[in-house]
Amino acid sequence: MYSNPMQHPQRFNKYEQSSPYYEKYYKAQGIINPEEEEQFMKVMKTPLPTSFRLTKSSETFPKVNEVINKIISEIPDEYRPHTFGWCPNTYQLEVERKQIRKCEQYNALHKFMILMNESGEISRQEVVSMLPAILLDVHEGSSVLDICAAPGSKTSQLVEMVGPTGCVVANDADKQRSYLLTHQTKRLSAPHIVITNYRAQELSFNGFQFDRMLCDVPCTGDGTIRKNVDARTKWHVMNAYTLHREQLDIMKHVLCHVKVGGKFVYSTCSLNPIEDEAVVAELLRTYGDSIELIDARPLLPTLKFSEGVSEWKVFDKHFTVMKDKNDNIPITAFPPKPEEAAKFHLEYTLRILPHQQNTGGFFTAVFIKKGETLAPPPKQKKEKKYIGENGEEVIEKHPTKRRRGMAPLDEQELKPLLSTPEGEKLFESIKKFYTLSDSFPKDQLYVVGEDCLTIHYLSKTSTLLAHDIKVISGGVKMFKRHKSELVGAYRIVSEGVVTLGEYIGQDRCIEVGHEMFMKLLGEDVLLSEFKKEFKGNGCYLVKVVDGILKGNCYCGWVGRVYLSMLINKQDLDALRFLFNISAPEKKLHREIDDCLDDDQKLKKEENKEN
Ligand SMILES: C[S@@+](CC[C@H](N)C(=O)[O-])C[C@H]1O[C@@H](n2cnc3c(N)ncnc32)[C@H](O)[C@@H]1O
Repeated sequence: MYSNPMQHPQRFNKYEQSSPYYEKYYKAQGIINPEEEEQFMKVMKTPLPTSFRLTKSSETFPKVNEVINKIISEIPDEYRPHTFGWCPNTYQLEVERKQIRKCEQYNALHKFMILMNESGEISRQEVVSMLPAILLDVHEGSSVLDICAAPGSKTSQLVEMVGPTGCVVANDADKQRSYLLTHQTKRLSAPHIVITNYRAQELSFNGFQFDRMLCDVPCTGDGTIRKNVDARTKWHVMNAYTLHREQLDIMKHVLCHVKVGGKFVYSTCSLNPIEDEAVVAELLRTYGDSIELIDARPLLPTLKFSEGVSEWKVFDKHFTVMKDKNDNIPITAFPPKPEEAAKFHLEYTLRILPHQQNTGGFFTAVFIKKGETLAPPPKQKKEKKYIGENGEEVIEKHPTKRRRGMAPLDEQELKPLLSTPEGEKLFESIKKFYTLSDSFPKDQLYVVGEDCLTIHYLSKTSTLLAHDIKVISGGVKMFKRHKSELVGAYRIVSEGVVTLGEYIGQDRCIEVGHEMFMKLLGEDVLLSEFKKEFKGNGCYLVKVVDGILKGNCYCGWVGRVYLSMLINKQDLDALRFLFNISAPEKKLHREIDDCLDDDQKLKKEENKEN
């Protein structure tokens, strides 16, 4: 172990590898101030610092904030993480992620980061990647469409910003990555997220239009080369043209999903004007007065950036400057004509260069929609006609070509619980068991498939959308069926516990003080220690009534003798760390993973108590 990882002699070697064309290209483009060129090239060859964002919407945030402040105050000045004025609740350490554990000054912080990341109390996210969501001007209650969302760092920000009265539809064309999205956002226990798996060009919401749309489109990613060395070594001048076409195709198909007066942000982690200003210019050219580019420069006064450019060079594969389109270079890749440039104001867009505040590279443009826009007509599928066995004309439609590396789409439909044959009866039995109040919004309960194994809860706005679209997942899981039906057919899932807290009756709610909750985090507690008459065994909601966690709700399990917390391992480890509670030597009931799919384990525990 060495005390200052920034001084390690070996650490920059792999970053020295470079595509000679990458440097030549960016020197030629004029997007970097010539006086800063050397600094830019130098910083691009150093690893990316580490940053993370606190989940402010978490119920545990006040404690997390208290603990991180204490940890940071104990780190020597020269190592201390710093914040950015424009980026709330975010910290950056001037050291690459892999080096943190090797630096003794970061021991406590490292442990904090691991545990809090697993439980969703923090998100590891690159600072510049937080920009689009911040610039999108999202409000509580907004409906937001995130068209290229996986793996979901920006989606998580948006979910926090709109809160449970809003809705975020997070979409990605890649199925595997959509599941990553589910994993990432599950940690937020948000009833207002719906995850879909469509090509953005094929999304349809039956006329529903969103307040905001984030378009963080696929790109060459050459602004990320500080963490993704491949993006540098495999860099090729022609890659940007392929992405440029896809970016425009996506954008032209999705503008119709934003309502008039709504805003959308276009962003890439590429520094290349072909993927950035050229796309913005073509959108302005195509949609005229229906969209307007907002001047983003004054929006975040403490952000360091370079304004967008109206001139750039278009190279062919031999690195010759081109004056006109050819088969490989679309006309839309060229800079706007002077009269267009005067109208477009591409200087309103922001390019963040890595040396400006020791970050990755990024580009972003903010728009407002002023009038309706039409999506391009669907492409005609090729048809093959031939004469069939009986002399009839057969038309064979060729399936759309799938993008390489993309899994076939297999979505599922979310259906209102009440629309299923047993739905009403099932809800009544859950309502009775958990003594839910009459105001419980039962029409916001949804199921996947006919078996009603898991019941989801969706925010009101999400339900407006969830009809008629196929989803990967939606809302939070609130109830899950026990196989045993020993004690209530459905148990509470911790994701849904926050919402449920509002509606659950006294019979199934146990109120505990801070001290008792701390005790429950360390051990099962005898039922006789509670001044409560328990209405049978099974799942209960445990509500903390004082202290820093006041009002927070958790899942508990009442057996014959003990009350045990049903908190998943990641959350339990995080809570124990925050409150400095050492894990008991004996494995406790509550450490069985929250999923409790395995009812055998539960029964075994119950039998043990009996
Ligand atoms: C730059 S990444 C998005 C990063 C994401 N916004 C985040 O903050 O974590 C681009 C994403 O677009 C997806 N993608 C590529 N082509 C797409 C298309 N035609 N429609 C929708 N998503 C697409 C890719 O699978 C990839 O996950």
